[in-house]
Amino acid sequence: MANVTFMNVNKTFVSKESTVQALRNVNLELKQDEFVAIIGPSGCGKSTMLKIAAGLDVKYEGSVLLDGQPVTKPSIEKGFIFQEHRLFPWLTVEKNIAANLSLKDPAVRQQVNKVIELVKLSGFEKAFPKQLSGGMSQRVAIARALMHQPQLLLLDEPFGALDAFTRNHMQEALLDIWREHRMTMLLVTHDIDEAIFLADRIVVMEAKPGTIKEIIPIELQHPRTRVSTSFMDYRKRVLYALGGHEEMEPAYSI
Ligand SMILES: Nc1ncnc2c1ncn2[C@@H]1O[C@H](COP(=O)(O)OP(=O)(O)OP(=O)(O)O)[C@@H](O)[C@H]1O
Repeated sequence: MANVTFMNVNKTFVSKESTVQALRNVNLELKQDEFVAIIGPSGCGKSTMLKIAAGLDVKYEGSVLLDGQPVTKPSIEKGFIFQEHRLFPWLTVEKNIAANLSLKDPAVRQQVNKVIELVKLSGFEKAFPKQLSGGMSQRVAIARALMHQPQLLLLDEPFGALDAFTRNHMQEALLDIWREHRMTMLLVTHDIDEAIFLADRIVVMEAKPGTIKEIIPIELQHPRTRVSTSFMDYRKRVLYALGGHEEMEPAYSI
């Protein structure tokens, strides 16, 4: 189980040149096995929230709890997936996934095989990252995060660098994994359709300072169809929450 709570979180970056309030009064509770997407303009504090939840940033006011315990450092029950896959180019797929564990250990070997199968990369165990497409590399990154059976998966624009076709496939793959191996998901995305396709709730943020503007529950059954009327209604609703059509950045246009 993984229940995540942000309570009155405030985060300010202070430098000689400027003071930026990255997060102001952020309150959010992720229920066990819930899929929550965060969307909002550049600089509204999305990545900062993820880093705090991961335990990568502990300099903030307020509290962040994982199953009631303060998050104080990164740990294997919190998987993190970045926009770029961050694989080691000199290691094979299986060694990237095993990381510092030995593949000679039968339990490690078994778990590596399991997560490779989960991300549908069987047959590519011995391949090197340069032999993989962008989507396949990101699948390896997901497998690496799943290796330790995390209760919480934090995803920072994981499919942002992929073409639209591959991105749709990856969203479906992620959904399959989430539905089969329930875990709590916190996804940062700029893609409204991705948020609606995947999430139970969408947290819409605004910048300067970074605050939660609205939380939109997505009450659509899976599998969701991107062209359904109800999907399009949600798209309008999220666009509206983000600030209306006129002011949208190109990434938000439909
Ligand atoms: N290490 C840092 N030092 C100073 N300011 C920072 C630092 N990291 C983030 N910020 C500032 O904090 C604010 C929130 O940053 P954050 O990266 O969380 O935004 P974001 O919503 O993820 O943006 P994007 O969509 O562009 O990735 C921004 O104004 C950013 O410039």
